[in-house]
Amino acid sequence: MGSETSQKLPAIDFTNINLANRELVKSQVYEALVEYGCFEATFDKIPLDLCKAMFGSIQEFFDLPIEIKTLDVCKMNHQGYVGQSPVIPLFESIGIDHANIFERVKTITDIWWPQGNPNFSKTINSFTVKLAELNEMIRKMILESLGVEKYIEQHMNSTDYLLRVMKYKSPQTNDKKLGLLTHTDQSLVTILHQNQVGGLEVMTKDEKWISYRPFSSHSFLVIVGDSFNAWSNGRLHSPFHRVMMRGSDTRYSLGLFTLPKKGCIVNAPDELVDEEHPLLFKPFDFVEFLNYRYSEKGLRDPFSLRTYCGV
Ligand SMILES: O=C(O)CCC(=O)C(=O)O
Ligand SMILES: [Fe+2]
Repeated sequence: MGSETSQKLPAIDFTNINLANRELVKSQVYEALVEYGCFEATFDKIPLDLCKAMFGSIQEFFDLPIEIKTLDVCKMNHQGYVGQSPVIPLFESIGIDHANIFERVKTITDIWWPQGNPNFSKTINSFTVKLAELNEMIRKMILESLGVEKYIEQHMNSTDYLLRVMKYKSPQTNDKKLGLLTHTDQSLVTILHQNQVGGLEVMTKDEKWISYRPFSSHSFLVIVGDSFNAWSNGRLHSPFHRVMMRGSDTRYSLGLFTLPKKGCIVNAPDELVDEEHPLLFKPFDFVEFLNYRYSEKGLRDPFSLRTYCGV
């Protein structure tokens, strides 16, 4: 599957949302997520020096000795350290659960740097808190577009944030090498941010790969995950994406994953199920779904959501 296309992902400007233009932006968000399952947001509420500090902090983490990086710190299942894999040898990643909560980030930071690294915890947390504001704005717009704004508060209260930071070594060749396997995210929404090294590719509904390069340092890529695909009863598309690396530059990226809280059941609201839109996925426990997704069978299954709970 997947030839290449010169098409571009939709781009939406969040730099000046006000009462006069909010409805327009909201319709752009909904259309993009139905058609592509993603869009590039220009969002300037995160100062560039904080973005720069963030990439410095990410680099600082990956420069730690391997025995520190592999310590079991992440409280969320299946979100710990990944690296040194023969299948994706360029890739390394770590999850920081609840990165929007300062005390939690500090606890993790103190494990990685027992002598303390206040700069690291402050940077990670401030960046996450600001990016979470964009996330909430977008989720509100989505629920309004779906006509189910009565669930906004419940939706906001039933999720946790996971920050994953990623490093892709350069392959030192101009031939494309696999950075990260084709997958859909399991999240509700993921917001990605990266340095200027390209490599991310997103698949269109008609199975063509769009190469993504951020327009500016204020660019964030918003992607729908399996959980929102299920919650919206299939209205929002959850696109396949992957990373292909070439050249001699290291790629750093981060993803803010909005995940259903432990114990939460992902269930499309009644308002989104009718004769024209029959229920596509049985209600599921998010943690149980992850257990399947990361099982031997699930890891080889590109359609794990459908296999796990498709009707
Ligand atoms: O590094 C990227 O840009 C993509 C990462 C990704 O898709 C993921 O972590 O799920
Ligand atoms: Fe992803």
